[in-house]
Formats: sequence, C-alpha cells, structure tokens
Amino acid sequence: MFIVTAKEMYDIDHCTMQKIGFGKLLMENAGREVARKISQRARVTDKLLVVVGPGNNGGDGFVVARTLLNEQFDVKVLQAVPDEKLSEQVQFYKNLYHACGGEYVAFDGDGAWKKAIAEADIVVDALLGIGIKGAVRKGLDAVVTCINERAKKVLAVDIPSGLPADEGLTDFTAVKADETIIIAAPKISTFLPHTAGYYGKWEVVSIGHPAKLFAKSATRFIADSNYFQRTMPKRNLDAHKGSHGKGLVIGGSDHMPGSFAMTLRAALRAGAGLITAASTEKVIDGIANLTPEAMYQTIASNDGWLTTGDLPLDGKDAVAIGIGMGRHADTAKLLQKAVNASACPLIIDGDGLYHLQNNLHLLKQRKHPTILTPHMGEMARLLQVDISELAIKPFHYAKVFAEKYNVYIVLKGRFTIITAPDGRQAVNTTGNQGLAKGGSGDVLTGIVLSMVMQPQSIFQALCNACFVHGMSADLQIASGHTYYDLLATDVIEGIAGVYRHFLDPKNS
Ligand SMILES: NC(=O)C1=CN([C@@H]2O[C@H](COP(=O)(O)OP(=O)(O)OC[C@H]3O[C@@H](n4cnc5c(N)ncnc54)[C@H](O)[C@@H]3O)[C@@H](O)[C@H]2O)[C@H](O)CC1
Ligand SMILES: [K+]
Repeated sequence: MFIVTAKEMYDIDHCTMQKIGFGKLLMENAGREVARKISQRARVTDKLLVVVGPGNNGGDGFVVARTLLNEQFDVKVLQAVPDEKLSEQVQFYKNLYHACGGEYVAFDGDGAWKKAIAEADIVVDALLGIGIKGAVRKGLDAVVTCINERAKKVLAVDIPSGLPADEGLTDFTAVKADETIIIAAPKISTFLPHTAGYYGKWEVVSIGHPAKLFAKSATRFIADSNYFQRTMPKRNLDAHKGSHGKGLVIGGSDHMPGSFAMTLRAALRAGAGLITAASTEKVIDGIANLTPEAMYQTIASNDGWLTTGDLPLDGKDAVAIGIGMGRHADTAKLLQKAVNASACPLIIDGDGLYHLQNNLHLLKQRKHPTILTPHMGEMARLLQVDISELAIKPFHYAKVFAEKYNVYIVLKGRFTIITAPDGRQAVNTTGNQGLAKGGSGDVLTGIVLSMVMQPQSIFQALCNACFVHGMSADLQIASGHTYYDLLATDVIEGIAGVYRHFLDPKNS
C-alpha cells in the first residue's frame, strides 16, 4: 500500500479524472465506498449527521449522505458554508442529494446545529480534506471545536478535518476522529507521532485509481504482510549452515553484557547460519552458555571497554557493531576500524551510532552497504537537530541523511521508517507499546543482521526485519503476554510464530 503526500494524491486524482477520464465518477466512487464502510458500522436506528465543507471532501460527504439516505438510514447534512462557496462538482452532488429528498440541519446563528452535532449517534466529518491550508479559518474552526467537544462518535472522510496531510506542520486545529475512512492511500500524517492519533482507527478504501499511477508518483509504501510473504526468501532443502550467512556481532562491555547476548540470539532465531560474537573475555564468559549455537571470540579491551585491535572480519557476510559497547574513547577507534575494514554490509547500532557522530565522513568511502538503526534521539544527534524538529519531519530528515551519506536508515519509532540511499522509503506498522523496553532495539539489530545475509535486497531485508520484529511482539500479545510484561527475550522466542503464521511452515 503506497503512502502519499497531498501533492502526489492530487496528481493521481487529476490524472485519473482528466487523462483516464473518470471525471466526476471518482467522487461518486469515493462517497459510495465511504458510505459502505459507515453502513457496516451504523445501526439502522442511528442518527447520522454528515458535516460538509466547501471542497471536494464536502463533495464526498454529499455522496455519502445520499447513499446512506437511499439505504434508509436516518441521515441529515450540515452544510457549514453557503452554496456560493461550493464548487461546481460539489454543487452537482448536492443537487443529487437534494433531488433524492435529502434533508439538512441549518448552519445558522442560533446554534441549533451544535445540538444536532451533540444528538447525532455518528458525525461523518466531511468538512475539510487534504486541501487544508494552514489552521482552520474562523467559522469552520467553531465546527471543529463543537465536533471535538460534543460528538458521540466521529467517522472522518479521508482525513480528519483540519489535519495536515503532510509532515512539518504543527500549528493546526483538527477533528479527533474515532475512525477515519482513508480514500485511495494513507497520507504521510497517518504515520507521524504528532498527527497519527487524530485518525483513530483507520482503513483505506480503493475508489478506482489505476494502480500504476501510485507506482509512478509515490516513493513510499507500507511494508506489510503481503510484502513480507512476497519477498522473504524460502529455505531450500539442500541448504547448509553457510547458506544463510556468516555474521559477526561486535559489542558488549564488562559493564553491559546482556544486550549483546540478545542480539546474538535474535540473529540465530531469525535464521542466520553462523554467528560469531566478538567482545571482552568477561562478557563472553558470562554469556557463552546462553546461546551455545554462537561462536565466541575475545577481542582487545581495556578496563572492560572494547578497544581497537584485531577484528575477525574475514569471511563474514555481514557485521553488526555497537550493541552495549559503551562510549569510551578507545571504542571509537574500534568503530572507525569496522567502518573502514568491513568488506560486507555493516549495521551500526546503539553506542556505535554515538561514536559515528564524529566519523560521518568515513561513511562515504565505504564500498559496501551501511545500515544505521537509530531511534529518534540517536537520529537527532546524528543530524544535530532537536528531536522535536525531527519528530515532525522524520520522512524528510531520514531521506536527506540517507542520500547525503549513502546509507540505509531504520528510524525506529511507533511507525519505523526504512530509508534507502536512493530515497525510497517504507513504513513498518507492526509492533506495539510492549516493545518500549530495554533490549527491543538489540533484538531488532540481531534480526536485521540475519535478514541482510539472506538472498534479498538490503531494503527488503530491512523491511522484513522490522516486520518480523513487530509482528513477533504482536503475536506474543495476542497469545497471552501483555504490554507490561513483554520482554525483549519474548520477542526473540516469538520469531518462530511469525514464520509459522506468515510463511509456509515447511519452508521456514
Ligand atoms: N479530486 C477529486 O475529485 C477527488 C477528491 N477527493 C476528496 O477531495 C478532497 C480534497 O479536495 P479539495 O477540494 O482539494 O480540498 P478540501 O476538500 O480539503 O477543501 C478545500 C477547501 O477548503 C478551503 N480551505 C482550505 N484551507 C482552509 C482553512 N485553513 N480553513 C478553512 N477552509 C479552508 C479551501 O478554500 C477549499 O475550498 C480529498 O480530501 C478527498 O476527500 C475524493 O476523495 C476523490 C476525488
Ligand atoms: K474530513
């Protein structure tokens, strides 16, 4: 499923209506699809109020109202702007609604309309769509406020009114919807920390746009279960342990041994063939029995912190560095060495990202893929921007950084954004608040390490790693865990369930 900006949606709409020839049909399709979803949610006894505004979102609203009216629902329209404000296309659909006997609630001074909003069982928000510019203007802002304060249940058409479709905007007043029926494709603001909540539960309805137009216009998509099932490589019968990658994990310190151990185990559980763990002697002594399937190698350390020395990089298919590594100055030299000497995909996580801040210039020299797995705080530091600025424009900043330094980025968050050096982006929507705990990131790094060693592109590997990681947490919650008790180690043990659930069991 593609993710679009407002402009991309307009371009697709325009091409569909003008070039392909859909014309007014598109709005009829939109309204009928939204009405179908509403009729599945509404009881026949419900009072429905469709609030329509000046633009095509309002036009959708008139089609919704007419469709529900013709299905014998108790529906009325609250037109929040005078007729002269309606475009020709919207007027056309208003006329049809009227001709079918549609009724209205007057938008007049005495405030009866506010009572209508309060008394409706469902308010259908078709006030404003993706054409919003800036904060909702006076007059309509009172409607938004009244809906938020008095409506029992709000179903938004395409986008909650007043909410920007794109990233980067914070000055808005918007309807807080219980559910949003999104038309054709989710907008960027569906996946931003400060706007996602306004959509409530959401689902997308297709209204007839040619699929090829999305592929041409949009550069972002949701890496969902279909994508996972389509791209995750199957295991063949004559595979041997070398077939699934020989990975190296460099990390840990005498002061933080645990996180490192989880990365190893996650990599093996996710399907890596061979994993070598390089850390201090004390770390290895402490964890070797936890994952006997891994191989262990002591590397140079000083006072419990890793320092630069020989690294077992030869013959490795991918390397992950940084987990639990600490921020000691000597460890920075180890990071530099791994960046310069690893002749395979390199995943930099945790404290590796801390040391990378002063070594970004090294990235451009690399001839092999580099993957960064920052959370928002680590990404903000790498970008040297405030985290609040990053949080309102994560797609933009991740794309700029990935293209500038020729790296892949897994920007972790409620909606993890995967970005390729060429600017392609994907969003992972699996996972839940049970992952907001120590170790979750270390587990993801292990899954990423395993995935990048399988026969798939790096971008596919990153999307599939995030999918498996989040879906494991989701399945664990569904089978008895709670958001409170879920541990990172449960996510490791849940990986099998994801493979069994989504891939053919005999191949996983
Ligand atoms: N293009 C199509 O045929 C289809 C579009 N779909 C629906 O249309 C909307 C987008 O329509 P558009 O007319 O561009 O924008 P809006 O409906 O959001 O309304 C714009 C309208 O609102 C006024 N306005 C702009 N900013 C403000 C503001 N800050 N305060 C108050 N009023 C504002 C502006 O003057 C315009 O009159 C899309 O979301 C879909 O719902 C169909 O789904 C498919 C066909
Ligand atoms: K709306």
